Amino acid sequence: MPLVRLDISHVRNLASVRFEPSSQVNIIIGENGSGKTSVLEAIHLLSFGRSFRSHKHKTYIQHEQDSCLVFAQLHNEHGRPTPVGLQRHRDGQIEVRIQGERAQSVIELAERLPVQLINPDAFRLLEGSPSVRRQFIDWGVFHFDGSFIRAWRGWQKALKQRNTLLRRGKISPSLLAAFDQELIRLGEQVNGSRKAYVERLTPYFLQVLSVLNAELAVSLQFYQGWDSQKTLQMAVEAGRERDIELGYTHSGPQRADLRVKSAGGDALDTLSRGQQKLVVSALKIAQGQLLIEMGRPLVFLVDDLPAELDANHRQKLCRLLESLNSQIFITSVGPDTTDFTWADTTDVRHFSMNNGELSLSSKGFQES
Ligand SMILES: Nc1ncnc2c1ncn2[C@@H]1O[C@H](COP(=O)(O)OP(=O)(O)OP(=O)(O)O)[C@@H](O)[C@H]1O
Repeated sequence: MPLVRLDISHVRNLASVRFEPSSQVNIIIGENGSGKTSVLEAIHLLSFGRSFRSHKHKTYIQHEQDSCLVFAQLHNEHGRPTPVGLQRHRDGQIEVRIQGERAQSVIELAERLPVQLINPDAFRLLEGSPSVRRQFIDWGVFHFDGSFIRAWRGWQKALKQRNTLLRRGKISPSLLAAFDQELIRLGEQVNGSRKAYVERLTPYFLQVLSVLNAELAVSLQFYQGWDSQKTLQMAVEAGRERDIELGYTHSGPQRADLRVKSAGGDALDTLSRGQQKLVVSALKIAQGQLLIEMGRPLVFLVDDLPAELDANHRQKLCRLLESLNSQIFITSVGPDTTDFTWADTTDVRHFSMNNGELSLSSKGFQES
């Protein structure tokens, strides 16, 4: 579902930016601090309700403004325009509108506008805590399996309640067992969806990675959060006494992880930083490819392309993204680093960013 128009107000140094992106490739060039990343941040906000740079909303609302606003016209699957908007207030309030109606939550935006981000922090997917990788898996499962979000929310609620009981102490194993039925039922559902998703994603990932770098031999291992030989029921029952002692639930889908292994062990310990970025880019592109094949187009945001990869791998990444035929926004400090020969049939628009002002640059007047 491409963005056909974008209006950004008061996001960082972007007082008011309006533009009509290409439904294919958009390249934004500008000096450091000019506001390129803020455009991607605004699109990310519209999809996730949060920034990828900071959890503190006040940091991205323009100084001395009460709120920021991102509004977009999307094209739905029938080619009809769908207006969507998100306003974030300084006091934390968030308002989401879809076709003029107030939406219940940002999840409704996420469903309409799947966004995949590749940025210089990408390697953190391997380096960060398992929660970062769970988020990565869950984003994919959310778009892949319509029943997932309900089960996930129910399971999270049951887990929170159980942990509160455990923290308070003075709970017997038999009383806890009564609480555990829902936790186990929903936890198994969440785990089943994650497992099925990783299985489906793996061949896409391996194929994309082989295009980016044929020499990199890595594999994906899904760790469900407890002994793979046991059901969740068995693990929860066996761990009840220990949970009471520890004051929290120590095994279950809340401990799940996606482990990336290379020949020498953990990819994190053996691959170079650049190779880790390739692996992460492959994971993200594979997620996108899978979605596209399910008839769910998405938007790729590639921030600071040259910081990501060397010239050879940049070319390969651009070729891959182009072949997916999805909408792409790429930022770069200079035109030379995005100098890639796009196919004649690809609609490429070049924009320049200067002090928070975006304009279509001469290279952008391509003929369709
Ligand atoms: N809340 C805010 N209000 C106003 N301006 C802000 C705010 N937060 C950051 N800025 C400024 O907005 C700009 C944001 O730039 P951004 O990070 O988007 O630039 P960029 O072009 O991606 O730069 P780089 O190439 O260095 O990554 C910076 O000049 C920054 O100082």
